[in-house]
Amino acid sequence: MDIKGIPLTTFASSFDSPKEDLNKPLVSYPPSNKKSSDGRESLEEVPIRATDTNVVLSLDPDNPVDETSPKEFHEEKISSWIWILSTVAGISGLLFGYDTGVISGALAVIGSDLGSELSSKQRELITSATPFAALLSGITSGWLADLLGRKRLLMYADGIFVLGSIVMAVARNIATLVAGRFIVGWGIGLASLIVPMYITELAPAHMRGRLVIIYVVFITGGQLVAYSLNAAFENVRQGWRIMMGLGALPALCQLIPLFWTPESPRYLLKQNHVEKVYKIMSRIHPNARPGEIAYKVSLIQEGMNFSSLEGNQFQRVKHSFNRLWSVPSNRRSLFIACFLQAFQQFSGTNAIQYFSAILFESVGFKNSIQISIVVGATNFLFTILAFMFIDRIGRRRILLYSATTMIIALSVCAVSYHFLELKKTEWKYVTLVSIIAFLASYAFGIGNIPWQQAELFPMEVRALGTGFSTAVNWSGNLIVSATFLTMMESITSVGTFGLYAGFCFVGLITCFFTYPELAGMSIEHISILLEKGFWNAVKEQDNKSKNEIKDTY
Ligand SMILES: O[C@H]1[C@H](O)[C@@H](O)[C@H](O)[C@@H](O)[C@H]1O
Repeated sequence: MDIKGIPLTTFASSFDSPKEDLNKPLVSYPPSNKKSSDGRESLEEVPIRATDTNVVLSLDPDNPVDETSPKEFHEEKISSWIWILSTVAGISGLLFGYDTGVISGALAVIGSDLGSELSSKQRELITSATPFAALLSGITSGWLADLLGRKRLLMYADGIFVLGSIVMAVARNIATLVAGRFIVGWGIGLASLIVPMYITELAPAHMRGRLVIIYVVFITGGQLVAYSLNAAFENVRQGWRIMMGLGALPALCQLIPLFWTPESPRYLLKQNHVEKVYKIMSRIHPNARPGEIAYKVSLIQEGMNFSSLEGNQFQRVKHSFNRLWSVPSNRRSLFIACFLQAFQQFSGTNAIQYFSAILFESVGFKNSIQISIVVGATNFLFTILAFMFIDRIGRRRILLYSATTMIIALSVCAVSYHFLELKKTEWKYVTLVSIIAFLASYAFGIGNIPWQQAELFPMEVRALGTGFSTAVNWSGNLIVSATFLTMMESITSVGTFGLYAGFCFVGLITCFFTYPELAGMSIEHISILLEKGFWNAVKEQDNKSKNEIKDTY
């Protein structure tokens, strides 16, 4: 059974498709130019079923039937366009990383430029305005991604970034600086919701992991740039204005190419813009024959639930909300997405990153700013390593291995603090090495995997679900960075790092029992897998060989 030589077993073996599904039309071909009354393109042309054999198709209107049926699925060449699109979208990560990393350096040089020296409360307010706004925009903007589309919302986020950066750079008082930080945070929250979703919806299954990590490479790259600028501007008066204003640059660099960037194919399909999807897919797969493109579109279409399109916008959001909570597989997706984000943040990573200079100074290092650059560089380099290996090793395995190393590193760090308290100063090197080891394993696993969140959700609840998990990320960020210094005082450094090790242990166990391997699976199949329950899904995937898991889209 195949469509134009495309072995359907490639698709069918990867999940147990019920028999009746094979009789459902998978795709309509050729895509029609006909518009329905609401302006949408019609889907009513020739329906192709998975049970149809020897279907031969062509995109050429003068030659509707391509007689040269390929013997096998031959076109796996993917054009570099997909890398360009993911990179353009990923630039938002630079703003995320830059704006969260630059604040500690900026606060150190602001002095009395805003009227008087900043109190600790004011510093806290300026710092937390960004993650707080990101949290609010994550919770409230999921439905906007469905209303306006992924690309349009990303363009708005860029406008917000530019505005926020200008407000911060020209601020004359604390309230204006806080307002600027809030505006930028709103943009960061929006982008952290949309970018991973946009890339996920665009990517072929076997390279989705890598393409989404591009975003995290930009985040950690932005943080590294920020830490380096913090060092460079350490003694420059009013230099903080340049540091804050520079954030507008990447936003502008992203905004321009976005005009030529297509909307996400899955979003377009949801809007019934089938012809546009064919064009995008043909550009991503330059060697694919029309029948193969039709097949790929069918794979995506088959798993999408169009029922959510009915009603007005309010009803659709309400419908998505109900489906998110009432459908067991959606609840499982939401649990995994939120728990992974919480695991990431409660590992204590940002406490270590944001306060690394203070941390290293307190254990006796003089060159603490340079050491914080090493910390940033470790995070960046190991994210690149994850980029290279994620689709080969798989998310689950990477996560289980790296979480184990994180627990060991944090425990060693806690022990080193114990000896430092006993005035054994040479243990500071153990502290340094353990923190670097922690960040390396963090960046390789939990630092990037939660951002694969969009793949967990079916289309009808994706925007809403990822909105919630993004909000969990930012609430965790806020809680951890706001409590770190207090915890170091109240429960000591040993207690603080011991507690983070404990959180990671809980994360590891939860991961073991609930997070199945998803590498190479089509996002439409992931929710089908999760219908079986956490542990059944984990076992089913573990029992499959890597090749069996592979889907084309
Ligand atoms: O994935 C990113 C990355 O790991 C960053 O280094 C961290 O600061 C963020 O909070 C996290 O979401």
